Amino acid sequence: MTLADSSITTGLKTWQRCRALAAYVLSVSRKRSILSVVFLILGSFSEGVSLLLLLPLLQFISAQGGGTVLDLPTGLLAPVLGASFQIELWLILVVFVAVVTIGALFARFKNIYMSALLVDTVNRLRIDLFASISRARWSAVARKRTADLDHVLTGDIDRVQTATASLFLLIQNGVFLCAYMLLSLMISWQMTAIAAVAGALVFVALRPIRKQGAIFGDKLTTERQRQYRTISDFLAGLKVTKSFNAEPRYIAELNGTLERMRGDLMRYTRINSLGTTLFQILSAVMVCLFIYVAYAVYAMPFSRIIVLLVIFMRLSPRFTGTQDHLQNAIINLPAFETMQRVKADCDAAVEIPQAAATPAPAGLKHSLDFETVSFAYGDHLAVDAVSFSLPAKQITAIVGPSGGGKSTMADLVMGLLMPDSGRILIDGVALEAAHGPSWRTHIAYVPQETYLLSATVAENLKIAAPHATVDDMWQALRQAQAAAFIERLPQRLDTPVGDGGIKLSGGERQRVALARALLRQPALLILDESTSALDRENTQGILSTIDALRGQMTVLLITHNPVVVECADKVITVEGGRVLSHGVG
Ligand SMILES: Nc1ncnc2c1ncn2[C@@H]1O[C@H](COP(=O)(O)OP(=O)(O)OP(=O)(O)O)[C@@H](O)[C@H]1O
Repeated sequence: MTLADSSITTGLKTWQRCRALAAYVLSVSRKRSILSVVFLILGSFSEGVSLLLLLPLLQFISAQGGGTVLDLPTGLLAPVLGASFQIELWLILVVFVAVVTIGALFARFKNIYMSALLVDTVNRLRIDLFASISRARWSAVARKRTADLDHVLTGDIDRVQTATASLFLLIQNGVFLCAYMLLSLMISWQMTAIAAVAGALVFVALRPIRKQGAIFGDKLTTERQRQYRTISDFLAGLKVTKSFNAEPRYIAELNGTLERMRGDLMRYTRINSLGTTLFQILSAVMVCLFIYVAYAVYAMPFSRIIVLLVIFMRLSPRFTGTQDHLQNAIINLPAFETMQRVKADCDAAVEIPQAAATPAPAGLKHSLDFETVSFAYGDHLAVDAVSFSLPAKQITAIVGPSGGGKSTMADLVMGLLMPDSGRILIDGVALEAAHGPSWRTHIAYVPQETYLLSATVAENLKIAAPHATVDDMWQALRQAQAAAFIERLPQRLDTPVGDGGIKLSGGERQRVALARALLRQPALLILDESTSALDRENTQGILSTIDALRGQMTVLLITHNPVVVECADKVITVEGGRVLSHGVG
């Protein structure tokens, strides 16, 4: 499966999804997971014991009022405390407060550990995926829609957080159920067995509803992805959309997605709420039956019936909660599967990490040579058995009509794409995938579409050279003919450039991007149509800067502009992915 279709869910079973998420949580912090469960168990049992203490309390009160004395707890305690032991009210109350206090403390520790575990899990997921995307080969990531990656890193993570929290609550309910069942066993095994069988029947009866939850969860994944794509396309092209009055198309598209989601949600809610309604009615019937059987069949003492009822009344919301938490987990678990799949795809396409990469030749001293290099995007051959040479410290221009393969050749030079056949030699050494990251430390690239961060001028420059001084930045800005307009900005280097550099003109953005590349002092400078937004005067200024770079670094110009071509030492003309001619500039 490619990265492009990785968002499609593979339809793992719910329990497999639960297991995968549980394993991931454990891998985040085994110690915290174990401590959470230990405190959860201790807390649940403390709560149970505090309930059990109702028995001696009722026994005491009923004895005071001339009622029947229950023998179960005192019978249990007799071997430890002696037959003459008498329960007194103050003792019961003190023990009750002590048990409740201990239980509350356990619950507090459990809450702290579980919250930390939840936050750590979600943070780890996000950072792991982020790192995987950043390590993946450009050719693999470029095939993936940005909106989908954005969705996975934001919307899907929120759903995974909900699923994880629901799983925690499920475990919590499971432990409570076990603790309470144990307690009720101590009071009456027959009644406990009846309640357990009835509960199991109700749980099984609700299975079709849980199945609907899984279907709804998968639909939700697809529809939310559609919604993100529409919103992302709309925002990315807002200006163009407005200029064509195309807003209604996006509104209709978004509305369609939202209507489908609403329809799915309403269908699901109807089924789910039917389950809850049935459950409540069944619970009431069961309580009545329970009282009847306890009283009429087993002739159970009043105090025991009361304690059992209290236990089952407290169990009842836990039981409904179990169904709700399970539903919540089922609906949101597909997001975890989607995330894991995107991560797996990125990891499969991993580019060798910079530190571990084979060092590429240091810089470029003699020449960079293409030897019958071919590259295809799928079936489309974009570069066809091309051979040429970029002499070191000279200026080479690649020219040719649109779609001729120029930018693809630049990507091949940078090692962002690897040839399907042929070789690229740097000073005679073949460029390999493992060289990519270290080779790019010698390169600065200025793309066709200027990319500026929503940050200050200085922050934008420092992406290329984090340790650059203020003097270095001004020097690069002067070289790129950008110093004069930066001087006029209200906070000079510290002026924010707006979203994507919107506060600067197209030409100003290009010059900041060029300054950023020069700041890096690269061995190879690649300028892909980097003067297209400049007027004649600024183009001339930049050309004189490029001219001055001759002998200092290798420059590769990709251009249509005949004025730019004039400053090149060598001109390579390409068309249809082939080299038509090599000329001298
Ligand atoms: N990511 C891609 N996936 C599929 N085909 C692509 C991709 N990028 C480019 N192409 C195709 O490869 C061919 C070469 O594209 P390339 O961008 O290298 O041309 P170019 O000479 O730089 O064009 P321009 O001057 O218009 O920027 C074109 O036919 C283009 O449609």
